[in-house]
Amino acid sequence: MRTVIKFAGTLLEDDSTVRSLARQVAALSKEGHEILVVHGGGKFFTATLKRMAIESKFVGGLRVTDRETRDAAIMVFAGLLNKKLAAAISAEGQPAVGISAADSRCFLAEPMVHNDVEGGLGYVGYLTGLNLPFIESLWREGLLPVAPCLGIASDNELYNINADHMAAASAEFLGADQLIYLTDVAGVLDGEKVLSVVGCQEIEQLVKRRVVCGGMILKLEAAKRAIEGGVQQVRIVGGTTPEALLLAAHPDEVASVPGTLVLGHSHAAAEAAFTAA
Ligand SMILES: Nc1ncnc2c1ncn2[C@@H]1O[C@H](COP(=O)(O)OP(=O)(O)O)[C@@H](O)[C@H]1O
Ligand SMILES: CC(=O)N[C@@H](CCC(=O)OP(=O)(O)O)C(=O)O
Repeated sequence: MRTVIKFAGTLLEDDSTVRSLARQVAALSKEGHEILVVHGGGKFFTATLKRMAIESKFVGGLRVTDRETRDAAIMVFAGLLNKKLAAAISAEGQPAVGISAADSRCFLAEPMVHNDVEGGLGYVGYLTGLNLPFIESLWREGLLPVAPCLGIASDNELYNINADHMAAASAEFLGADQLIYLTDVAGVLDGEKVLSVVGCQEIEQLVKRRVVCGGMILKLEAAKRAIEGGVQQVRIVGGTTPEALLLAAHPDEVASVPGTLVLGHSHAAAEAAFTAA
């Protein structure tokens, strides 16, 4: 099973959560999953920029990234957070290697054009490809790649990529069977209730009805993209829910899977028919 696991940056801020999730990642890897971990770090990055007296500005959920901000993004994402996560997984017995777009050009990007923003978004990109032979060679050697949300473009510059989009595109380009978003909430919420299933065709309505807002909009859009790109199973799961990752990765073996399963159009129709029957 080929699996992309996206870590929300907020989960990396609590050491016991990092240890617990690293243990679960290592266990899945030992079972034979070919895993790519993709991580963000947006909240921690905002706090770091504040300490550097750099103000954060977002347009449509994306951080406007000038050169100074981009350089800081490399330090925070590919430096501190990436090393922390790779070290935690390695400590659980699964050797992990932190790789960024700069290493072997393993994540390719192009600049994102945003006509509504004067001067554009700067060094913000979207993933256009990855170095599959390089990643497969790591798996063959028993190594687990851990990648921050950065890509390298044809101008040889590193670009800041929204981590949810990066995970979805990576899952598509790897031909992954499953994509698991580990986030800081229990799943997609409707008020207090976790929605166990969301169909792609429902996403627009959920946004219109303001059931989802903020970062969850980008996450659901990214999930939809992954499904349209051929990823069979996409789940949004609370990273602090006990054993959430192991349960989400074995949906057929457990009575109740935590979080939200995002389904493609035809799947959702089938599910609705099944529920109605
Ligand atoms: N309906 C919703 N269900 C869950 N989270 C929601 C919803 N609407 C908005 N959110 C917000 O989306 C956030 C998750 O998105 P984001 O911050 O981008 O996640 P991550 O940290 O996983 O990248 C939640 O912390 C919550 O504040
Ligand atoms: C372009 C853009 O907005 N990049 C994001 C990348 C980090 C991210 O997405 O982190 P989380 O997954 O923790 O939210 C940013 O700079 O905040």
